[in-house]
Amino acid sequence: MFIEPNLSGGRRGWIEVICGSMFSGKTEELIRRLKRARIANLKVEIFKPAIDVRYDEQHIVSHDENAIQSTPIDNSQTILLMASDVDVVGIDEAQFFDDELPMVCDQLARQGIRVIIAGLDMDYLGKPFGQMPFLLAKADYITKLHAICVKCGNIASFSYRKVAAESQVLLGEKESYEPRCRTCYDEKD
Ligand SMILES: Nc1ncnc2c1ncn2[C@@H]1O[C@H](COP(=O)(O)OP(=O)(O)O)[C@@H](O)[C@H]1O
Ligand SMILES: Cc1cn([C@H]2C[C@H](O)[C@@H](COP(=O)(O)O)O2)c(=O)[nH]c1=O
Ligand SMILES: [Zn+2]
Repeated sequence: MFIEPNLSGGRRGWIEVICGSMFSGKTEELIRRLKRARIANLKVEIFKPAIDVRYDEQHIVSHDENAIQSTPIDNSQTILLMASDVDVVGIDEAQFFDDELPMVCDQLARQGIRVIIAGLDMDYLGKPFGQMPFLLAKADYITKLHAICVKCGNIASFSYRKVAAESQVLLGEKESYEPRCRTCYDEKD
């Protein structure tokens, strides 16, 4: 379990990244950390990419329907404009953001803001997804979560795509994806 290094004492910025496959609990962990920050009376702003409207336009929602209010944005630079006076910034589905996101997160941390990012480390092909490798390189703290392989019950690191679509971005849930361990992912059936 991640324990905050410094919840309320002074303004010291850093970057946390929560990564893993689909269904590994990234959104639940992000919501947990953000709710604890609010309990500590910190000012929190939460962002998600505007394209991700799977469950709700204004909320981040986990697969178990845990939810927290968020602002959908098209461009990562918007975060700099909207978060200048906050203590904590949360960002979900970071893999969908533009190339400026690592620089934006760096700048926020330099301003003394705690930045908590959740995103898929790998796409359905097992390739690094979007800006996630760069965010992982810049992170002060990394949490890699795992789902349960739906085929064998082992720990899953891969998001297996069940439908015939080749574009990297394909929004979806259980109808389109399932978490798998390396062995079951490689079986491809
Ligand atoms: N195969 C699975 N392995 C683990 N959790 C699963 C699985 N299928 C459904 N879940 C549910 O998904 C929840 C995690 O959802 P969420 O935080 O939205 O994950 P993520 O953001 O990583 O996709 C778990 O608490 C669990 O209830
Ligand atoms: C593997 C993979 C996933 N996606 C999409 C599918 C979902 O809409 C999100 C991931 O959501 P989660 O909170 O991590 O469950 O990303 C995609 O577009 N391309 C992929 O390769
Ligand atoms: Zn397996």
